[in-house]
Amino acid sequence: MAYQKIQVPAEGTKITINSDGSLNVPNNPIIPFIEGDGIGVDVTPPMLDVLNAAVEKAYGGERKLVWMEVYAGEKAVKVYGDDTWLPEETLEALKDFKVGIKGPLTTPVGGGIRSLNVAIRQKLDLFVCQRPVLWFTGVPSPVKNPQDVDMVIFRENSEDIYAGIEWKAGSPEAKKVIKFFTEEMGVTNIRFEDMCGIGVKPVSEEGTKRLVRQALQYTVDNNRDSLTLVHKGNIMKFTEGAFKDWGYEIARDEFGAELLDGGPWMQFKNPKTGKNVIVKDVIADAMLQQILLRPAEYDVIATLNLNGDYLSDALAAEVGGIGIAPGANLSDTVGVFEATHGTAPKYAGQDKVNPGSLILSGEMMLRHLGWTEAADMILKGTSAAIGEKKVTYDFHRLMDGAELVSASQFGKEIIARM
Ligand SMILES: NC(=O)C1=CN([C@@H]2O[C@H](COP(=O)(O)OP(=O)(O)OC[C@H]3O[C@@H](n4cnc5c(N)ncnc54)[C@H](OP(=O)(O)O)[C@@H]3O)[C@@H](O)[C@H]2O)C=CC1
Ligand SMILES: O=C(O)CCC(=O)C(=O)O
Ligand SMILES: [Mg+2]
Repeated sequence: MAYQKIQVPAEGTKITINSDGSLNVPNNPIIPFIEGDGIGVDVTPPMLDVLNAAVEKAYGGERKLVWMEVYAGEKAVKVYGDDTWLPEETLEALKDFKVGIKGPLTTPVGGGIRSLNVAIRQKLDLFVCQRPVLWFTGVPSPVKNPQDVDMVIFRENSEDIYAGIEWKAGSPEAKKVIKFFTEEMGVTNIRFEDMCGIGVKPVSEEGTKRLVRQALQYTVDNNRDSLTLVHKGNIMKFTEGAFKDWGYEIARDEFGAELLDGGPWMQFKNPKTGKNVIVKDVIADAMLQQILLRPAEYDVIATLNLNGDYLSDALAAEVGGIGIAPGANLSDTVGVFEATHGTAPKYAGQDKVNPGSLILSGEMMLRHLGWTEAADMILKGTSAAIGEKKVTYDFHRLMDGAELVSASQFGKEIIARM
C-alpha cells in the first residue's frame, strides 16, 4: 500500500510470517513505532537508543533495526489534520510490518474520543495483553519480599467492558436499552431508570479460550509452576464465571489437565519437562490481597480485560511501579509492544520519568523477534544501572544513596553497562 504520510525507509526489509505461523525476521527489519503523547517524547527516544545499542553490541553490523515512525494521538492530529487521531494507514502499517512498539496515548475521561490504545488492540485483534512482573534487585518496593513477585499477566484484550458498548444517562439510546431490559427481559432492579448510564459486558467462549490457550502454552514453554484464572464469577456468573469454566475446560481438553483432589483446581504434566502444572482460580478481590500477602504462590495469571488492567498496576507497584512495567499486545500474527503506564501529563517533556517500562517492552520485542542476545544485554544493562543506583525520580525518592538521573541519562546508563 502507498502511504500518505508514513515514510517507508528504503534500506529495511519487511518481517513476514512463515507457513508454520512463525516470524520470518530479516537482518534489517522495518519496525513501526508510535512516539506517544505526554511522556512519549521522554521515553521513546531512550528506548530507540537502547535497542539500537543492544543490537549493535550483540551482532556488530550484521543486524539492525530500521525504525519507521507511524502516527497516533496528538501527533497524528498534527500530521494529518483535525480529528485524525488514529489514521487508517497507522493500523495498516502495524498489520503489514507485523511487529511494532508504541508510547502511551491520552484518553479523555467521561467524554471525547474513546481510547486509541484500546482501539489499536481491537482493530488489530491483539487479543493477548502480556505483562510480565519481575523485580530487579535493589528496586524500592512496598512489600517485604519483592523477590517473590515473579508473575506474568495474560489479560484478555478484546472483550469485556472495554468493548465500549455503553450509553449515556438520559440519552434516547440508554432509555431504549433500559426499556428493553425492563419490558422484555424481566429486569426489575435498575434502581433509577430515568438518569442511568448503561453498559454491556461481552465475554465469549472463543475469546476466553484463545487467551487462556496462550497463557497455558506460555506456562508450558517457560516451565512455569501454575496458571491462575482470576475472575469475579461469584457476582457476574455468565461473564466472569464463564471465563473461569471455559479456562478450566481448555486446560482439560487441550492440555490433559485432571481434577486435583476432586476439583475445581486441576493439574497436568508439562509435556516438555514433566513438571506438574497447577491450574487454579481465585476471585478477583481476593487476588488483590493474595498478590500482596502470598506472591510466591502465583505465577502465570489469565484474566479478563478490566481485572487485568487493575492487576497490572497493582503488581507493578510491588516491583517498583509503572515506571518499570513492560508489556506486549499480541495476536497470532501481529505484536505491538507498549508500557503499562499512561502519558503522565504532569511530567511531559521534562526528561524526568523512568523510560524503563518502554525499554523493557523493547526487550520483550527483541525476544519476540528471536534476538535474544540483544534482549539479554538490555536486561543486564538495566539491572546493572539500577544495582549501581543510577535511577530516575520514581526510584530515587525511595532509595537511599541513589544518584538521580534523567530519562535520557538512564538510557545512557543502561547502554554503558550492556
Ligand atoms: N497504554 C496506554 O497508552 C495508557 C494510557 N493511559 C492514559 O494516560 C493518561 C494519564 O493516565 P494516568 O491515570 O495519570 O496514568 P499514568 O500511568 O499516565 O500516570 C500515573 C502515575 O504513574 C506514575 N508514572 C507513570 N509513568 C511513569 C514513568 N514512566 N516513570 C515513573 N512514573 C510513572 C506517575 O506517578 P507519580 O505521580 O507518583 O510520580 C504518574 O503520575 C490518561 O489519558 C490515560 O487514559 C493510561 C494507561 C495506559
Ligand atoms: O487506553 C487507556 O487510556 C488506558 C489503558 C490502560 O490503562 C491499560 O491498557 O493498562
Ligand atoms: Mg492500565
